[in-house]
Amino acid sequence: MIEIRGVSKIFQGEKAVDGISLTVHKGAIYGLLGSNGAGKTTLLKTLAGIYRPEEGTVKFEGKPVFENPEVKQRIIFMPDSPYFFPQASIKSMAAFYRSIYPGWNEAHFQELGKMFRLDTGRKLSRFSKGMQRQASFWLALSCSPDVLIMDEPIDGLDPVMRRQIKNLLFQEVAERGMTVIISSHNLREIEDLCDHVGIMHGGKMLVEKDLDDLKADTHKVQVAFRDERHASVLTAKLQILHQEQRGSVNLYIVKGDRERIGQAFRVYDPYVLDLLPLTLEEIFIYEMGDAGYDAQPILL
Ligand SMILES: Nc1ncnc2c1ncn2[C@@H]1O[C@H](COP(=O)(O)OP(=O)(O)OP(=O)(O)O)[C@@H](O)[C@H]1O
Repeated sequence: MIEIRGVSKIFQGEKAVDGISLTVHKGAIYGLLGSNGAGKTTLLKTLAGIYRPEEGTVKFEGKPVFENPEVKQRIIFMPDSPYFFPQASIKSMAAFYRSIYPGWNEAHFQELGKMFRLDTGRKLSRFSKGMQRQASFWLALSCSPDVLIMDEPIDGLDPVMRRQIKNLLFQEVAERGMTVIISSHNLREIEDLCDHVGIMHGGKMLVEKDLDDLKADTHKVQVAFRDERHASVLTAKLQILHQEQRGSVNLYIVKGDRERIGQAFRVYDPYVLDLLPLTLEEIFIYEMGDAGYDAQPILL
C-alpha cells in the first residue's frame, strides 16, 4: 500500500503539488489525469522517491520512499521519455537492471523477448520512439516490481502493442499483486485499464474515485414527458448533475441507484424513457461541474 499524506512539492516558491493525500492499495491500477502543468509528473516523481516533498510524507508499506534504497528497489518509475545510457543496448541495460533490482527475473526477461521481438544487441538510440518504449516495458517488467509508476507510457505504441502491454499489466496485477500508477491525458485510454482515477489541476487533486462505484452511481436519462410540469417535480426529488432539453426530449445526468431513478421517472408514465450508461469522460465532466470546475479545459 502506498500512502501519500499532505504532500507538497515546491519549485521556485510555486507549489507544483499542493497538499495531496491519497492511498493506493496493493494490486490497484490508479490513473492520474489532468491538464498540462497540473503536477502529475511531479507527483509521480515524488511517489517514486526521486523528489523529496517539502511538506508531507510518501510511504510504501509504512516505510518512507525518499532516500530508502530498500524500498526503491521494489519500485520502477518509467519517465515520459525513455532514458537509457548512451551507447546502451537492451542487453547492456538488462545487465544494469539485473545488478540493481533484486527482483530481476531472467526467465521472465527471456519469455517476454518472444513478445517484444527487439534486437537485444542493437543500440537503443537507433530504435524508434515506440521501440524504445517497448524496451522500457520489457526491462521494467523483467524486474518484477511491486510498484510500477508510469508517466504517459502508451504514447508512441502501435495499437497491437498497446493491447499486448495492457494484457501484460493485467497479468502482473492479477498474478503478483503488482500496483500500477499511470498518468495520461486520455480518459478513454485508461478507462479500460484503471480501477481508480484521480484528476489533478493546479497542483491539487480535484476528483478522486473508484471507477466501478462511479459508473454504478451516475446515469444518463432520456425522457419525453406527457406533461412538462412533471420535469420540475422530479428535479426536486433526484440528485441531478446536469439537465438539458433537446426538442421534446429531456436529458438528465443523475446520481444514485439505477433502479430508484428509473422508478422515479416511470411514475409519470413518460412517452420515452431510456437509462443509458455514461462514458468515463462524461462522468468526470459532470462530476467536476458539480464540484464547481469547468472540466472541458482540464480533460480535453
Ligand atoms: N524541475 C522543475 N523546476 C521548476 N519547475 C518545475 C519543474 N518540474 C515541474 N515544474 C513546474 O511544476 C508544475 C507542474 O509540472 P508537471 O511536469 O508536474 O506537470 P504535468 O501535470 O506532468 O504536466 P504535463 O501534462 O504537461 O506533462 C509546472 O508549473 C512546471 O512548470
